[in-house]
Amino acid sequence: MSDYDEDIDEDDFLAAAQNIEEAAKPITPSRIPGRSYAQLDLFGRRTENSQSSQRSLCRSSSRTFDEPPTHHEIDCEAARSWIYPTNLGFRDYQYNITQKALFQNILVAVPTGLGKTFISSCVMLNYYRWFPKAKIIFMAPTKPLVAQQIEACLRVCGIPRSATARLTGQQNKETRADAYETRRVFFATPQTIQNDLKSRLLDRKSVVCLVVDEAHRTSGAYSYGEVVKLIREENKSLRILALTATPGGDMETVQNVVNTLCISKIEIRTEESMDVQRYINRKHINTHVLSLSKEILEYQDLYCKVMRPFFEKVKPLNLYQIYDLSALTPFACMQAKETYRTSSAFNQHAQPIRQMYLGYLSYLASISYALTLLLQHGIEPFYNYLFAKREDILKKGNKVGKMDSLLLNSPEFKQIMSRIEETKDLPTFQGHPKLPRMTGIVIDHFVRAQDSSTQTRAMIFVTYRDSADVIVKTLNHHRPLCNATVFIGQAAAKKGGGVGMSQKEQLKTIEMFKNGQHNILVATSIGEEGLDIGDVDLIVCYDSSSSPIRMLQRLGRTGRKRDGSIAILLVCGKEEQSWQRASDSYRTMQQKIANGEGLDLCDGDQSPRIIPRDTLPFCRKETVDIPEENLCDIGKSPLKKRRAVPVKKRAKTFHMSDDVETGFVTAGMISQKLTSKRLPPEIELEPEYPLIPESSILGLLTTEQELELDKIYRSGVAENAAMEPFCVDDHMNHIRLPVLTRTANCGLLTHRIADLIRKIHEIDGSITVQYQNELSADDNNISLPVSVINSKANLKTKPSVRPGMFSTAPSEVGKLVMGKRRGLTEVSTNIAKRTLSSFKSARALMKDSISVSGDSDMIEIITDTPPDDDLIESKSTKRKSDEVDMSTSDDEELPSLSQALTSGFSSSKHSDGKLNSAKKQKHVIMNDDGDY
Ligand SMILES: Nc1ncnc2c1ncn2[C@@H]1O[C@H](COP(=O)(O)OP(=O)(O)OP(=O)(O)O)[C@@H](O)[C@H]1O
Repeated sequence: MSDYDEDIDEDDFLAAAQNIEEAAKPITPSRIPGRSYAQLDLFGRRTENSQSSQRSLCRSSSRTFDEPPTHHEIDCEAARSWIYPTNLGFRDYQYNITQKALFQNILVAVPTGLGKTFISSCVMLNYYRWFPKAKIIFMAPTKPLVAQQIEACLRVCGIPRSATARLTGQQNKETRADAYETRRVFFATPQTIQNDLKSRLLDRKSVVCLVVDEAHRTSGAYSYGEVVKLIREENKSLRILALTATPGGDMETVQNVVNTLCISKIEIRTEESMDVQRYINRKHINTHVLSLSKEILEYQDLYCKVMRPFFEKVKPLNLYQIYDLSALTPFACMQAKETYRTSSAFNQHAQPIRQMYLGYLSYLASISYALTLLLQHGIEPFYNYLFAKREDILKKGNKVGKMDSLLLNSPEFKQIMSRIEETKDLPTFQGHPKLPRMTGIVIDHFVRAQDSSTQTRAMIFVTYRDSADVIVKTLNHHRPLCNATVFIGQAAAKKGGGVGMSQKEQLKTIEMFKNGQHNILVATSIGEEGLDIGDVDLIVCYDSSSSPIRMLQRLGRTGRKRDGSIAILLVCGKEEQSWQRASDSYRTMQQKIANGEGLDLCDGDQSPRIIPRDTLPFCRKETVDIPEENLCDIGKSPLKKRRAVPVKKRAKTFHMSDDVETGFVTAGMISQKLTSKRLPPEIELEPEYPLIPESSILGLLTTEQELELDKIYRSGVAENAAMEPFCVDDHMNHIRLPVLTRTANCGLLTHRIADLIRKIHEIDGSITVQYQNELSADDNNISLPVSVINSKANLKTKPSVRPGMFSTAPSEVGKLVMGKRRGLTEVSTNIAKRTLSSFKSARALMKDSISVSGDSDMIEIITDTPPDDDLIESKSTKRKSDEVDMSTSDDEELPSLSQALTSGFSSSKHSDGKLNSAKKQKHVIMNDDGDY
């Protein structure tokens, strides 16, 4: 019985909202996007296993981060959606992880072979669409892996090959510079990218997305961390997607990965996670614990005698790390050296004594390596190493040092060398019991495959190149059943084992292995990570590593398309314990990470959303067209080789981070800024409301329902909803009440009117007679200025006053002498006539209702006469029609339903607008100047 986990975060909600198709389908546990699963027992309680087997960790504080807009150009049309290619087939966990990886920096920790490359392709495809000018970089730790991943990505997503480039350090700078100018998606090792960022061949600000494959490598000074640091120095709009099957061997390492790659969320799945179980192929692991042969034990004893004189020299130091000579390792010797350096004895010893002890400890470390080879890999690698050492010493001639001569002159050393030289070519010679066991396992595998006519491959992992050669030689004795080849790194071997393979040789070897020309690949660590070869059905771990990461990566090379077998060869004792430690450590680590124990994830400013918050791309699950060019072989769209030309001195460019302000700044502005910096204003962050996508996206409403919702939203009335009748009486009673409407500050015109009213009161008959003669017949039917009329109308003193023009007879108007205060002795006849006639009318109209207080700057207007019923009616009619008009005009201004929805229902201005205008009508009297 299963149920869903309750802790759904915002991203999960958004993701769920985006998935229209999914919402329409019947709900089954396997297809709820964004949710995690919980195993319930028969009583409905969560089982312990389910809580920890799959968790999506989200403890970043990105929600409160006030993110500045990105400097990358966004294609808004493309950003309305994100594409999920269904070419390979739909998988829930890939979908869930991808949609989260689009908006924050995620560390994806998913077991090997579950399609992390697909997740990265998907993220790259959408960033490629959304940001048409920005660059995307995919980094993998080895060149063969880079070559593999570019092909895998191009065959999954529709990014055209011509827009991508595989970059290597071997290409000259001009070729790479050309690629950075003409292409947008780059696949490379981190070292190449680091160099180009440092030399500014690659513009740091142009990168928008960075994929870090095999992210567990991010430690110390490894280039992954350096690349992120270099880009983030100048560019904070960077999406990072980190992928690994094994995030780290301990919590400290995982925390380091999180910090370095600015991870704000970890998506982890273990083999037990419910949503990945059905895609995991079974791996049958067989451990073969072997005892050492009598011959090897004899050589071990002899060699301990060789090492004894060196050990006796450092014995007085009492270093426990090198106590047991038969199990001495180089690592133990180096540890012993460190212990001595930090001991009190070191400080007490004179410089020559110190040098002597340190010298002997180093020499022991060097010769003890041969013992490790003997015990774990056999007599032949042991001999090869000692032979190379002897040759080196002999080359020195007379300058052979004390320790070198001690080794060469050791009788046991001489005995070992001569004995091996006598026996190693005999047909009965057996270098190590692992060799015949490994041969048996491999032959058995191919014979069975032959019987069932299955095409199959095998990979053998070994730590040392010396052993790789021996294994290949041994297996190739069984041609044509076994056709083995080595696969090693490029670096020249330090300790024997010949030179490394060139990149070309590596790629050729992988190609030959894929197409069946070789059916066995004997690989060192270079083959451990990421190689995706479907037909590998057998893995043999010839030796074990105490690193759980390396072991898990090795095992992950099988079981990718079908079930696989794994054989682990261990020598009883030390090696056996080391394997046990590795597997225990892996299990507890995965458990701890899944539980989120003690991990601090990065904040929102380190993991920005980049795409604006109000952009909510919805998912388009579709089969993407893969361009023809993508399906051609590697190297069909190579970079054009550019001749190395002396680099011209470029125009000076300034490389600045996003938050740098440019332009001229005055000293005053700087000091202002400093003060404001000293006292940072308390910014009240707006609470972030969940953004609600278009209702259609939710997929909850039909088209009709959506239209009705829109109508209700605009009109406030539902078609079939019961409506309360509008109560007119209450409203009328309310407006009949005599109230002090407003004390208003007066404008200039009002002052003039007040002045004139006062003067009109002072006019008597003699003044009229005095100016009678000055009037002419043309002055008949003069108009009053509208403003005067409007002022009366606005004062609402008498209902009979209506806005418009009216005239008066010139006979009533005389010459008017204006107040001396303004410095005027006479005004023109026209103005005098207009003013006089208007104020005669005005006086008649207003004398009952307006009291003018002399020189005061304020005029108190009191409506002390309740309006008569006619007025009420006309007012209410006007008001109603106003409301209707208003709603009609407001209608146009209303945001659409989707706009309102996406702006978080923030605009309550519709109802407020009505309220405000009603208030204005009722209480506010506007004077002629427009003042309130
Ligand atoms: N949705 C899918 N449907 C079918 N096959 C898929 C799907 N996704 C990935 N695959 C296949 O699974 C195989 C493994 O994928 P991939 O190499 O990406 O795994 P990985 O998780 O990166 O492994 P590793 O950790 O080893 O690097 C590939 O062959 C790929 O084609």
